[in-house]
Amino acid sequence: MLHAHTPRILKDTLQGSTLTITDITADAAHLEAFDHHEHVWHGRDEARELNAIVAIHNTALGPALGGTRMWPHESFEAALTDVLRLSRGMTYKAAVAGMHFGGGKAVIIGDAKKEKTPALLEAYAEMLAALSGQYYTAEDVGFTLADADFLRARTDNVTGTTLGGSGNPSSVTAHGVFLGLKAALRHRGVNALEGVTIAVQGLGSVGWTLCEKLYAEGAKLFVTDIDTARVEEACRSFHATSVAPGEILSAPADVFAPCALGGVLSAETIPSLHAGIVAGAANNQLARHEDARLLMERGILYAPDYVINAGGLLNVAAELSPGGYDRAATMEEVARIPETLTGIFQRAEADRRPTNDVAAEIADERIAAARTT
Ligand SMILES: NC(=O)c1ccc[n+]([C@@H]2O[C@H](COP(=O)([O-])OP(=O)(O)OC[C@H]3O[C@@H](n4cnc5c(N)ncnc54)[C@H](O)[C@@H]3O)[C@@H](O)[C@H]2O)c1
Repeated sequence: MLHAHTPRILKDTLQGSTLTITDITADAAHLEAFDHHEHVWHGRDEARELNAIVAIHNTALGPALGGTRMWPHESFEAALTDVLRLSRGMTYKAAVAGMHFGGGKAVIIGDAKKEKTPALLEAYAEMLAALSGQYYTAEDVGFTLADADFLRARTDNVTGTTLGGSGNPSSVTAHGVFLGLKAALRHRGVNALEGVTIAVQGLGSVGWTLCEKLYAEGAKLFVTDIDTARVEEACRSFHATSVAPGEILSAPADVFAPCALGGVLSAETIPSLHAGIVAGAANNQLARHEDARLLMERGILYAPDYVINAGGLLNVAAELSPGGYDRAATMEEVARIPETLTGIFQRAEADRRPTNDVAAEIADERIAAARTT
């Protein structure tokens, strides 16, 4: 039951506004996804139709950084679970990538195509400004470069903008996933993409660019999306084979690249997975952390999502560095994703443990070290 506790409202920062920001940390604590979040804030503005949650998981390594997702969650609790899982993932992503940022994430509940208005974004900019210093945001599903620029013109706590120079991080994320996917293949003794079959789920900003790169190096693609026009275009552009959304896991591919939403790998779906490697961009690919063991037991190599998809985070974080955004330096950091993944694959194999256990251990070690210094 949410709102069972007396809420703490940030009144002082919101004079003259219709926005209310409530501390719902204690209310969220009963959820399995909570995992010691430092703060969870609920922003509500009925006049401007904003219903947003900002989750700040851990700031031991630095201020929380993570994108804003706009999605029509079926309930407030579903949105809360989503943002908590995403926020925790950002802590781990930043830590494994060796960054001086913590984990946070935001969701705006609503249909980005129909309900995202300038008034809603104004209210959200006020919310970010009120949380100043705790949380920096950027793009995510349903939240575009234009939205980030809109916010950046009103508050400093936004990155991944044209104004700061790094722009939309999706192409950098896709590049990191591409390099990581090839590292997973190399780990399995496959040194070229020519003739390798890859099932790509989701042909959005990241999935599409990933397809371009894979196709350019000779991979054969199976593609799916709930947007059929996108699928048709991919079939034309990449000579890809179209697969129904519900059948992408069982497509006869060597690699499964999830690039849509999270939770696609679960105890129910893993038995039907055909591929021997999972390497894709989506956040929270596993329904539960423990599901990675099911992949391991089936001999499937899993590239932990927050390790392989760290390119976008590295790119937006660079905008906040003291010297400003430096693309060449960022791409050098992204080029280290394969090395990080290979280290995780080797340690997991040597210890007979799931790859995501090893990745989490690396993150936990870095966070613990930061706490003691
Ligand atoms: N954009 C980035 O830089 C970045 C960085 C890290 C992680 N990610 C993650 O990667 C994933 C993709 O991000 P994006 O920026 O490309 O998002 P996007 O919104 O541009 O694309 C997502 C695509 O998935 C499709 N989709 C949704 N549900 C589907 C389903 N059930 N089956 C098939 N397709 C479906 C959508 O129609 C859309 O085309 C997300 O999980 C995101 O959190 C993105």
